[in-house]
Amino acid sequence: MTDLLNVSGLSVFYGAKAQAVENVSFAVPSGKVVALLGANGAGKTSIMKAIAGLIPARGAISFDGVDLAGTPARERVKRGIVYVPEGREIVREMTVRENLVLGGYHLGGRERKDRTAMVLDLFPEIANKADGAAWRLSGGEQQMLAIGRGLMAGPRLLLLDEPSLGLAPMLVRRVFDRLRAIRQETDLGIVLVEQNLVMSMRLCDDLYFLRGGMLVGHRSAEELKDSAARQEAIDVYLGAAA
Ligand SMILES: Nc1ncnc2c1ncn2[C@@H]1O[C@H](COP(=O)(O)OP(=O)(O)OP(=O)(O)O)[C@@H](O)[C@H]1O
Repeated sequence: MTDLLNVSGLSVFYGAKAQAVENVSFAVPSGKVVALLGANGAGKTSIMKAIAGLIPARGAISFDGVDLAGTPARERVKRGIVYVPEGREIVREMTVRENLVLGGYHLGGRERKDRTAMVLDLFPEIANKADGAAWRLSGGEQQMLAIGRGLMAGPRLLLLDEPSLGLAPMLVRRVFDRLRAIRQETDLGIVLVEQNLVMSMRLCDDLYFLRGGMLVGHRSAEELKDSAARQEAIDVYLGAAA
């Protein structure tokens, strides 16, 4: 079966000398969740942006068996590749509902309405604040709004950049619970960037470890259920970052 996403020999440079990602390869089968884990500066965000078409990269990225070389970011969104950036980037002055509508800007009126209802159904925490300003939401609720806005585009592949960033552990659990519900209800593929191994394991099928722009290891979530294997992965691949 063709993977939903296939990344092969990906390299990212910022300028001639600064290489952020070196020869990274991994795949996301349809309906699976893959985590990219690593410390600050390991190259995780650069990989996500390259997949989304937001920065230039070398190597091959194919989506549904089709090479994405030369495909602009906007076209990638239309095909179903949706990036939810680190730091949420919601429009604070707009209402929750208006923020959602932004994510479905390319949809017809009826579909936009249906999708908005679907997202609000999925995130009851923000549903009863739908007509209030987004800045009034808590950090966790803002993260739900950012993910909800991504879902408005009707993604087939969701690129989620550190959804746990800056959130208290209880809020992280709530966000991840919702993500688990989404994955149970759809065949959406997800690439999740995280620093938190234990939280990632609750959602992911496969975990890839990055250091200094390179992939240094891979484990399935199944393998990491064993606590000794989990500790070994933390010691060998993540160190203090876990
Ligand atoms: N716009 C940029 N210009 C120059 N260098 C950059 C730029 N963005 C990232 N880098 C560098 O590329 C490397 C990888 O950064 P990247 O943001 O991809 O890492 P990350 O694993 O996502 O880190 P974090 O967890 O801190 O977000 C780092 O050395 C970083 O300093």
